[in-house]
Amino acid sequence: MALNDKTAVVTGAVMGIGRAITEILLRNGAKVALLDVNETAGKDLMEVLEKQYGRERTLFLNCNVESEEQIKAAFKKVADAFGGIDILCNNAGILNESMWEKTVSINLMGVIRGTYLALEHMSKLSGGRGGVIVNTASMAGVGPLPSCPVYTATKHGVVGFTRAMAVTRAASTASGYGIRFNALCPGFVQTDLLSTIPAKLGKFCHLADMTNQLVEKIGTLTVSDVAECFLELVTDETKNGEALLFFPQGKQYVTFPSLI
Ligand SMILES: NC(=O)c1ccc[n+]([C@@H]2O[C@H](COP(=O)([O-])OP(=O)(O)OC[C@H]3O[C@@H](n4cnc5c(N)ncnc54)[C@H](O)[C@@H]3O)[C@@H](O)[C@H]2O)c1
Ligand SMILES: CCCCC[C@H](O)/C=C/C=C\C=C\C=C\[C@@H](O)[C@@H](O)CCCC(=O)O
Repeated sequence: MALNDKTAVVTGAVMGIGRAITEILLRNGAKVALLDVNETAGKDLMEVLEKQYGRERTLFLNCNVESEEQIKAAFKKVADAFGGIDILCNNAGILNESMWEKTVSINLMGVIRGTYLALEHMSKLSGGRGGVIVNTASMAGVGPLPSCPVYTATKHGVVGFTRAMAVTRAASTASGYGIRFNALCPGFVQTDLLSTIPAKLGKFCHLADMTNQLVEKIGTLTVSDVAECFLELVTDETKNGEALLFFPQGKQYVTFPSLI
């Protein structure tokens, strides 16, 4: 998929991984709608992006992925402004084992909500152009992180949901959305989410040292590393139903057991 003049929506777009994904999309010619709850950072980033890429290719919308109403309104504004949606990155996420319901609401329910609402704009069955949806999961979506079981559950859920949607797309022409679905599974990445971890482990804070040792052992990625892997899942049209696992030592497409 060439990105020139394609329209992308990125949630959690103004910091960390989402910002890097936003910038690689813009560098490759796409128009990008940035959805985030952090309005201050969003407006500051928009000043930078508008200078670099022009006002006609960027749009910031204050949007909480926990709200069906806000996502629905945001997607309509994007479609009205840019003429449709071709790419969605459900990236917004938090880690907070003390606020585990909120973690589920954002990390898993937000991905499901965004995906279902995007189908209304992207699916060829409803007049859309098709496209690709990439969901930001985590290495913790493949291997459990003992210090954050709920976060781990949300990311396993994102991987499972993404693969199921991909099979649905492939399995029945009735759901011929014309959309590919892939999961991004990075290891530890140098962002605010990672740097605030010890305070976010809740009842598992006694496992902070073990987690830090794991970070030391596996190492950390930059947000640019993640954005490059995201781009691969978007542009390689053979990729559907994939979970791309990557860490400083390399990357691999996860092979899941075939149950039939
Ligand atoms: N940092 C890591 O080590 C790592 C590794 C693998 C996966 N991830 C995942 O990558 C994604 C981005 O994480 P990050 O490390 O860049 O974090 P970050 O905290 O740097 O950025 C997260 C962004 O999401 C936004 N956000 C939070 N809640 C939101 C909501 N309800 N609605 C809309 N926007 C919201 C924040 O304002 C922020 O801009 C998350 O899904 C995270 O689970 C992170
Ligand atoms: C507490 C840090 C949270 C960061 C969340 C973010 O999503 C990053 C996750 C990155 C890596 C997750 C790794 C999970 C590994 C598990 O499979 C673990 O059980 C592997 C143990 C490996 C070992 O001890 O040798």
